[in-house]
Amino acid sequence: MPCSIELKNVSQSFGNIDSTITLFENLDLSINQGQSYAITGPSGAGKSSLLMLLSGLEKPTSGEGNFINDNQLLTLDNLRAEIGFIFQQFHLLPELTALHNIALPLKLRGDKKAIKKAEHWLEKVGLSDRAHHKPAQLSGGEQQRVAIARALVFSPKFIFADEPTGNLDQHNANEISDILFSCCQENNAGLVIVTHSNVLASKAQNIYSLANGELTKTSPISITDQQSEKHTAQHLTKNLSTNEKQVPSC
Ligand SMILES: Nc1ncnc2c1ncn2[C@@H]1O[C@H](COP(=O)(O)OP(=O)(O)OP(=O)(O)O)[C@@H](O)[C@H]1O
Repeated sequence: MPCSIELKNVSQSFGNIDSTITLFENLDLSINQGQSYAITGPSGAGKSSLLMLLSGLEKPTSGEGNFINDNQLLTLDNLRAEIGFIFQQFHLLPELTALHNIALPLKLRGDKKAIKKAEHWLEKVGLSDRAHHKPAQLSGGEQQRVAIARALVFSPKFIFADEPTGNLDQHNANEISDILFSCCQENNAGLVIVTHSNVLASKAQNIYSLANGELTKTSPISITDQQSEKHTAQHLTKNLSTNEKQVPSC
């Protein structure tokens, strides 16, 4: 049975006696396993902070966060073993090869088939021929493929991605987002993406905007916006090399 995460009446503030920033107050949000979500909004609105609350890695100033699994209401601390993260900066371990970066979450769980499963995931993200390369020997797009495989290799129920294509040119961004969405769908993982990209956000089944402390569900971004964003990105990246591999079907 699919599980879910819910935030109820949640507020988040940072600061001390002298100054306090309140990002949002009394916010409600539910995330279901198997569905995809995008959170957009201006810089500093609190998107990454909201992702931290959803994942249970940070606690709200007030309000409630629940993980509902098999009709049981649990605290978000119980999510730890069920989540994978993907970051803009990839955050791979530099001294490990692509294969060993992917195998690491399984090894930490004591899985004896860690390497076999990691090889399978390298193939899924189209990088079998880069198994023994270290992150510094991989392109940005290739590093993000490794990060996606590492996040999904232990079949987590939810994936949280903070600007997963923010460091990539438009060509690679499209490939990586296609891999990310198809891998999450195939693994029935809930996917929550924080992004400034309307093109990326429009691929999610549920799109939210966080601005001025308000979280609003929005309709898919209009084609006109996407075309103008694509045009700008193409203009900015037309001289960049695009010699990445074809998108594998996950
Ligand atoms: N642990 C923290 N302590 C103090 N302030 C924090 C902390 N985490 C975030 N903030 C502040 O909260 C605000 C929102 O940060 P956050 O990273 O969540 O925004 P964002 O919408 O993801 O921004 P961007 O799109 O630029 O990444 C910022 O002003 C940030 O400095």
